[in-house]
Amino acid sequence: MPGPRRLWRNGARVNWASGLACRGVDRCRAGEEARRRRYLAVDEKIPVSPGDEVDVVLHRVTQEGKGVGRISAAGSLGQADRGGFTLFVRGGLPGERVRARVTRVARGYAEADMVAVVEESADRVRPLCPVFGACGGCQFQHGAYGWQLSVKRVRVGETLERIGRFRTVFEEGEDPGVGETARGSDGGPGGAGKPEVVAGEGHVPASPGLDRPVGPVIIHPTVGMESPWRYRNNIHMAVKDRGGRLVAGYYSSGGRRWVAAEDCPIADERLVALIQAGLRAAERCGWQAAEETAGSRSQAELATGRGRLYHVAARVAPGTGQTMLIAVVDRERMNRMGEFAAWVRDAVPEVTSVILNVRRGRGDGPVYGRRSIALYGPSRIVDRMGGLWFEISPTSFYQVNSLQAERMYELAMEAAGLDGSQRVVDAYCGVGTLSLFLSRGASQVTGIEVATEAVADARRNARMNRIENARFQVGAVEELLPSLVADRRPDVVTLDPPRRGCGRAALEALVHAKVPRVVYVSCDPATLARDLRVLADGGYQVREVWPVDMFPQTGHVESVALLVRGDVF
Ligand SMILES: C[S@@+](CC[C@H](N)C(=O)[O-])C[C@H]1O[C@@H](n2cnc3c(N)ncnc32)[C@H](O)[C@@H]1O
Repeated sequence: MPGPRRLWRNGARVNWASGLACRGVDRCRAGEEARRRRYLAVDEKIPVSPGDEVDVVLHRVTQEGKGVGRISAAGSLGQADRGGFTLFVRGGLPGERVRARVTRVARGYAEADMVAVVEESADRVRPLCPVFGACGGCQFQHGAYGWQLSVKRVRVGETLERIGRFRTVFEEGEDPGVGETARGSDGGPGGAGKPEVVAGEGHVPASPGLDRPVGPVIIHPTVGMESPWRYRNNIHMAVKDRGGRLVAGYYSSGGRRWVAAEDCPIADERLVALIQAGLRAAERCGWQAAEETAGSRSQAELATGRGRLYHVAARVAPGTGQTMLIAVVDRERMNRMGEFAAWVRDAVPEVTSVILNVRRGRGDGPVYGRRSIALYGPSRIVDRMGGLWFEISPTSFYQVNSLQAERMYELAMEAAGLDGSQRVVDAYCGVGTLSLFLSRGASQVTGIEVATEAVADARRNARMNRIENARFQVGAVEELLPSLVADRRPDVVTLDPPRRGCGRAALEALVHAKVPRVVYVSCDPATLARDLRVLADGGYQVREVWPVDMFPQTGHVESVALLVRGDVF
């Protein structure tokens, strides 16, 4: 994005908004401040400035875990949802009255840090993690688990209403148009009977020109976990050098700050032990933290060939107990790399494989490089889920919460209504996990996936499970699906796209072919709402949505949606 325009005239900087030359830094700052004030004051009178302390009652929470309240003038409380200036308070919960210090003022809203909770919500709990709030991984550890489930259900319903213009109901037979307050009281164990609406789907605009709401769509209770901790089967942490020791950590939300973390209470304990073993082994090998030395290494250092470590990552296959440690490094030949694997095994004898993953820049992802070398053990570990075997390579996509993934796949299978006779297309199939679940109830499954390596994994997984009625095609869904459904219409199509949702061509292909049943698995309620509305306008009835809590303690929510056509028999 281009930055603000700065012009110079006669040696003085020009305030581009007013067109006046500012002589001297102070005058220029004053000009900028005036411009900022004018800009901010277009819609609202700004009642606060950075540094102000205000009391505010919170009535919503964002996906990022910020409580949302309204203030009408500095220090005074605004009426919830009735005008006023919006204040986002980090760590605040709906229903709480808090004292907050304003940190930033922007157009139409301000952000604030919590100073004190004046009146505490019954849903507030003590976070388990010592770096909660600083680390960007979790957003909801300060809310009871029942409350988290309730918030996620409400978020899915509200987003379908706001972006897709659907009419939603929370139970079968419930009156359409049930109010916000009733929704807030839904929430299972922690529900406190107040509005708890989650804002923050701004990346997807409301569907244009849709005055006619469609529905009702049933929003089921969020499918939660019995024990919502230690569920992650894979973590990766960035490595830094701290006083001669290698330390692993996560980044804050937005990635601006790195936060050291010795434990991660949402990760399987085996992963935490492996990460620590990897760090100690790397220290003994003389490896350096990549970010500490980037761009500043002498020729002598380069000649030592000791190598640099970017990340340590670990994976576990909960169904078999197999584990993998991955060291993400800057070269294929690291100093003492055979000993690295041996030292990891000394510390964690049950480790199944130790992998070197090499980052070189070109073609690399944000964490992993393209090349992986097994230093010890096999290059893939094997998991067992839902009675099926799956191979997991160091970098392949595999749902991070195995227990919930299995429940979600079972839900999708049920929604697909399979009786052994149907032909199914599984679009965005990844390594074929859902495809192989579906194959047990279908006559044939065709998976479509754009990543060549994932399709190779999917084919291998099918062979390993002796599944012969699943085949896989490499390519973009928007390109392959139209001809696939036009040539011979399948009975069911499942969609499991990335966050950005489905390509328009894929949705239009379903509409044109009148595929009788569609099951949409989504990790983003906003793009789900947008895509469901396209399908609803094309003749589909969006019947039910099941939110699934794949990521407890965070603001994320997955959903499974069932769509059917009334005009196809
Ligand atoms: C959310 S993952 C779903 C994976 C799989 N269903 C599972 O549960 O393991 C989305 C998958 O879609 C793939 N993908 C992204 N864009 C695609 C496109 N345009 N066409 C086909 N596949 C795509 C990604 O590579 C990724 O494997």
